[in-house]
Amino acid sequence: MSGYLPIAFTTKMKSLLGEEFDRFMSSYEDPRVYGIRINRLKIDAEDWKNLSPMGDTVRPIPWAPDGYYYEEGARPGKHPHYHAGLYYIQEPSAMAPVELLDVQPGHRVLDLCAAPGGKSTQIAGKLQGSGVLVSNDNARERTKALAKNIELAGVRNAVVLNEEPSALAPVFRGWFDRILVDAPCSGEGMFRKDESMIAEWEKHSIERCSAMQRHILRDAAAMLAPGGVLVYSTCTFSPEENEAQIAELLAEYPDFEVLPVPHQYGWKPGNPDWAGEAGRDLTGGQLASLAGTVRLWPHHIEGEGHYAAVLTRKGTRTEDAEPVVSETALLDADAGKRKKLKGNAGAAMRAAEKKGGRGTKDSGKLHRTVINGKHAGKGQVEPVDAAALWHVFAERELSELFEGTGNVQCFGSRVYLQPEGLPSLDGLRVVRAGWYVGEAGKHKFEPSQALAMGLQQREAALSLDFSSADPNVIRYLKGETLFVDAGQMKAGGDLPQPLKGYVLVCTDGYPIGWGKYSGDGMLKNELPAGWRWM
Ligand SMILES: C[S@@+](CC[C@H](N)C(=O)[O-])C[C@H]1O[C@@H](n2cnc3c(N)ncnc32)[C@H](O)[C@@H]1O
Repeated sequence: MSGYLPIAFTTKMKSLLGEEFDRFMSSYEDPRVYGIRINRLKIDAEDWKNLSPMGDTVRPIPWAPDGYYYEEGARPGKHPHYHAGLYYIQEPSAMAPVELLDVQPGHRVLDLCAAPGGKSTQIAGKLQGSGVLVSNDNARERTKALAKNIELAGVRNAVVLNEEPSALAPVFRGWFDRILVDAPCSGEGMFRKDESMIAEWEKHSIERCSAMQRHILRDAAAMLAPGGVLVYSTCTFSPEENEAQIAELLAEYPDFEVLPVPHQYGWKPGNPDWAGEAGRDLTGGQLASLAGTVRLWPHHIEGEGHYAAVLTRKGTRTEDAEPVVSETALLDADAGKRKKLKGNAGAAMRAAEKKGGRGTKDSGKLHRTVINGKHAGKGQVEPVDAAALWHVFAERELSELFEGTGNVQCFGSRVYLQPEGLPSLDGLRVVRAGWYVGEAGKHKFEPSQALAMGLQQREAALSLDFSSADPNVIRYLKGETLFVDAGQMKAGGDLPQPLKGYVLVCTDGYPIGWGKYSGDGMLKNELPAGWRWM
């Protein structure tokens, strides 16, 4: 395929790579490699290997503990485990930046250019449900795939935004412990994987991408807490989009410095000679530090290629950015204050509490967001009703083992559990305000697919589990009604009587969606159209 590469590209690569150029070019004739990353929110990599028919055929990706190369033709997207969110299909070198980000449970993490969500789901796996993930992308259409991938992975502690970084910077100034800028780029590392990128390269000039990256990086820098870590990455080779971007940032922000990346797995150092004009404004030490950034070249590793720089902002976090509570009314979740809830909502919640149920089990605060504008349409139930109906649903259909964390946030009839401690998101374009658990109708609550995917089987009051080899799984994933024997039903506690209501449908013990059992053997399929097997 090297014959199809633009001459301007090969000429430039020759001048950059010198004697390595021939090896670089021959990598375009090598077979493509394919990667999957096991979703540790759901399953441990070893357990997945034991469970999966692919388990014996995969090879570890050296830099990603949950990453594996799989063989061409394995078609992991066509297996029920994919629909259970047990793994994400991801290009192997694209797994490197999050490994470098050093995410720990409890961190506040921003993935600024996140769609379609490969790295966001990787970050979520590292957070293990503790802390906050803010996933943002400025392309509205792309945030749909981002939200879906986050939901498929069963992430409970993410919000998804659709904003320009400049709109986020004033809200989250100095707030994040970790920031990933996986920047839009000219995509030179994608030419082998996706030949359409070659035409794109000719349209998206390197200058235009560099200008975008410069702006995005400045806003990202403003949002990093002192002592925090920012990883900048691209899947392109051009120095203007890599070393030169970091050189400019260092020149402009003396409180940022490069944290050197160890050169292992065939990773090569960044090149200080490629710092461009900004290199002249750097001290000798700063310039040399660019060698601590890293290049994944396709002729040195099994992967398409990437660049990554790990930066820290000097200092330690002294004070937390206080959440701005403006249009958000906070209601303490103690029983006395909840009695103030009016009408059906209060009655429903008090009823739930009387039964010793979930209403009383909520931790933290119940946030009642004052909703206006496009979210709260005419004729929709009051937000507070939606919250109460969620509590009633959780009481009936989830088991005692369910531990919903976060604040209940209602946008019209839609209910979210939002990670705690976030600043107000008022005025931002919010795609998901947290874990979307469902939607309230006039008298009942419809659980979401995102709720199903974020649960464990034992957290549902009623569930069904089919082996992934059972034809019922594909039937279910195709949207068909199933006929089931009541004896197959499993309960998170005592089997509810009568045996009816929402059933969490699972394969090999991992949820794939909801069904509704009416007691006569028929399981109505609740899988949304956009989630079905194609
Ligand atoms: C390389 S892709 C991100 C891939 C993603 N991190 C993943 O692992 O799945 C770059 C993304 O940046 C987004 N983008 C472009 N300009 C942006 C901007 N100004 N602010 C935020 N995102 C932007 C694009 O829509 C695109 O989805």
